[in-house]
Amino acid sequence: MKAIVFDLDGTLIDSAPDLHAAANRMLGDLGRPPLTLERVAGFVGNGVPALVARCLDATGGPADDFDSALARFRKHYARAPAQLTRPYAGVEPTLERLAASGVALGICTNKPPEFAVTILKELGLMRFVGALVGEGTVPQLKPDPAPLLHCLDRLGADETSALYVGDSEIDAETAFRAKVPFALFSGGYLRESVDAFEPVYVFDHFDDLSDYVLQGVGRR
Ligand SMILES: O=C(O)COP(=O)(O)O
Ligand SMILES: [Mg+2]
Repeated sequence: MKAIVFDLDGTLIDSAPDLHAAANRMLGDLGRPPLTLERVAGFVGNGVPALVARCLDATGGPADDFDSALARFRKHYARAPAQLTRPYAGVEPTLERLAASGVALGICTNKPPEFAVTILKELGLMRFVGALVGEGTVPQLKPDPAPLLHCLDRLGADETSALYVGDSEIDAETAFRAKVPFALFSGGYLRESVDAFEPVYVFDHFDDLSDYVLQGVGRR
């Protein structure tokens, strides 16, 4: 395998606590009630505008001025994107092991790249990343296959020599449409079954992923 591309939120990092904090600050600014962490975690994956729209829908309906609500969220999140956010167990040694084996590593997320890069640097993970595609890198967001295909292109790989690793039905659909094999991390923010997209591998700890990729353990 030449390249592995990872989703970010809910896959490499448990970012919901900082997203939750920023969401509740935005809701507070608008005089709305706060939401629970679980609720906000369930809104992650389709990008920041979708997250903000879902938070508004859950607290009384659309805002009079959506753009200003979105700007408030972005401002609050930019102040503390990695305060409570942590990599999932085993992520760093797994990336280390895969990189040392010569596998090119990339990130394909619906998160804005500036947030993604800040967080990855703060958590010491940016050194593994050969290409990062986020909101605005290409015009489309996942589940359109274009961001993933662009990321593979930048890593010098294609759909025949890569794996996409994600936590949600959005990632599974993205991989399916790009014709890239998909591995599901089941410890993230999954909302719906991904069985229809036929993941080639399902894992709940990152140590298992490197065994699968490098030694074929668990390969069907
Ligand atoms: O919804 C987001 O902002 C990003 O989520 P993702 O990293 O899982 O693509
Ligand atoms: Mg995700």
